[in-house]
Amino acid sequence: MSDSLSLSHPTGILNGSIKLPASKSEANRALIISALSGQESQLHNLSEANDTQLLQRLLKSDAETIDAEDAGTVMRFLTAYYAITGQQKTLTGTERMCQRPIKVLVEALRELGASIDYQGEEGYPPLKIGAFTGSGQKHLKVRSDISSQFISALLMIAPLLPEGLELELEGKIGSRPYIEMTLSLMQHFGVAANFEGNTISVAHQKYKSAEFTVESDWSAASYWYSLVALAKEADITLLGLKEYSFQGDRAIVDIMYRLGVYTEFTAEGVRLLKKEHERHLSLDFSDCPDLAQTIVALCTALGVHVDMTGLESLRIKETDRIQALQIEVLSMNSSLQEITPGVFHLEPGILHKDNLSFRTYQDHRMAMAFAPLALLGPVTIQEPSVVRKSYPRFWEDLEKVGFEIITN
Ligand SMILES: O=C(O)C1=C[C@@H](OP(=O)(O)O)[C@@H](O)[C@H](O)C1
Ligand SMILES: C=C(OP(=O)(O)O)C(=O)O
Repeated sequence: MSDSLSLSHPTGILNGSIKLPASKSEANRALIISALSGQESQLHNLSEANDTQLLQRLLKSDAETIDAEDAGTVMRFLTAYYAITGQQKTLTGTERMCQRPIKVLVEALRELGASIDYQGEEGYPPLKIGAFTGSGQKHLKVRSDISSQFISALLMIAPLLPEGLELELEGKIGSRPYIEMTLSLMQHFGVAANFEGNTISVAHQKYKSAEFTVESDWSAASYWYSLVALAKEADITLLGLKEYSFQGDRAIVDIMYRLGVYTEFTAEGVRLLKKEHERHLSLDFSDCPDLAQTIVALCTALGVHVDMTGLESLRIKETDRIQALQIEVLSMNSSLQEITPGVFHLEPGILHKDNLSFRTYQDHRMAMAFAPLALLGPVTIQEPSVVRKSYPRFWEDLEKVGFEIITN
């Protein structure tokens, strides 16, 4: 795709039904568990997201060097998977991936008996993974305030350890619903675990083969909520979303109720309708960090003041998302400032709606979070192909509801 894309909507009125991509988080857990089970499982509706397509390919690859590209779950889950299965692999990724920390996971795996060496900077990919000589250690203390993906990676391999695993989580538990999603998926494939206080215990057990259908992605749904909030009129149905979901980003339903979108759950998914929005919000993103960009972009456009906490992990994702957001909202005369440690305030300014242009920082969520502003006036999105990581058909889906797209 081209280097930028111009987006506009002639009427601002949105009607239609959208089949969202499947959740890459659910799909990637199902793929790893299925590979660890050593049996065939029928997995349906695997995500078309690059992160999932990539993991499917890599699990079949017998190459010595494995490129996890920019996919955090792929890098972290495969580190644990290759370690426990004793596969000699060099695991690398994009330049950015090699700046995203992995030390907590590597140290935990080493304590369990994995042999892992850093090929570059200590604490970061690329990694060289060697033979597994079980240490027999059962109890591990692991920091849980950097990335929940380390915990999920350890949990999925836990039933294969001869003694099982007892993980004592230290510090704040960030992205907790993703840990719970991992445990739910493990349970679906026949493995029981116990999460009490800050300790998760998994006995030595065998995964069973099972059928699993991946749900639509609630994180992807968040951009459609923004579109509805900014439309003049809207009646949008999103297919395949479940009211009771494994995904923590279902929290978008309650957040968007306050930002002007009413959700009606139907047999086929959700129907989104417009309502009044509030003027000042306080939100904690500890459980749903991937929603932060959606909310910042939308509130800047709506002129809603927001106090935000729980944003710590945003600095180590596809880009430094705090910095990227600060630059982009400043280009709209708004500001996002850390007012006291850990508390950010979004102060919306007067928005000039002509020729808005947004950079995307190799981050799919920057592109999708700011695209809905095209309902206010023409918008240019730089490097639009970034959406392939989680939602490759995003631009085509916008065309289905009347957006006009010119690729430059
Ligand atoms: O386990 C997962 O599928 C994910 C966990 C979260 O990461 P952190 O645990 O690093 O916050 C989330 O941001 C990411 O998009 C997907
Ligand atoms: C942070 C994300 O993904 P990952 O950490 O898996 O690269 C994301 O999709 O927003």
